[in-house]
Amino acid sequence: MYAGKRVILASQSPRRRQLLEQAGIPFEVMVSDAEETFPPEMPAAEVPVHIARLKANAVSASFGKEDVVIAADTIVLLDKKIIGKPVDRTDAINILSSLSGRIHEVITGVVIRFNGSEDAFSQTTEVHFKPLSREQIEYYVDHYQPFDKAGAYAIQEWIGAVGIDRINGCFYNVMGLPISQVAERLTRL
Ligand SMILES: Cc1cn([C@H]2C[C@H](O)[C@@H](COP(=O)(O)OP(=O)(O)OP(=O)(O)O)O2)c(=O)[nH]c1=O
Repeated sequence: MYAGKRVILASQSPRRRQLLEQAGIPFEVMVSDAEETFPPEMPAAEVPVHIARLKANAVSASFGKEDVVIAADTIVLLDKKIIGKPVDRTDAINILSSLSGRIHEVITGVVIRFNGSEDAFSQTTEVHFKPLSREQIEYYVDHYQPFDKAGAYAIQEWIGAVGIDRINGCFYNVMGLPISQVAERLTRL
């Protein structure tokens, strides 16, 4: 269905690879070394697309206009504050303690480049965390090492099964790629 165009995923995220595979989209990977920075005055909702664009920029020079480049970035937003990846165990425990019993947003920004033009969009999913005990939080951090995950958790792991009441929005968006939107936009190219 997607045959004919060369698709490049500018991401080292195993989750993003898994989701493109699940959607049956053939692709190659080129990891981008973009520095994930943004202007301090930028509204949080615009940050994921901004960073996804930096990731796309970092690989675009290696490919032709007729190739499709996909880049994405995921952030967790609590009380309008961006929560990134934890720097260490203590940080991960503190982040999960702050998410416990609360609702937060996960925003994934996506940039798709093809034929000299760009399709950029973001999706938001609301995630409802149950109150977690200190023991549960430490168990999760020590067994799952969520240091490469925005917000120090992965919804597709143990914590998602026992600690998340419900979500409002796309599950895969929380995992790092709103895959049905991506697939739809690819078919439109
Ligand atoms: C919130 C959440 C994040 N994540 C992951 C998705 C992303 O891989 C990561 C967010 O970090 P990103 O900076 O978006 O992506 P990355 O560094 O893993 O990969 P790259 O920059 O090369 O594209 O957190 C989950 O797997 N499950 C979740 O529930």
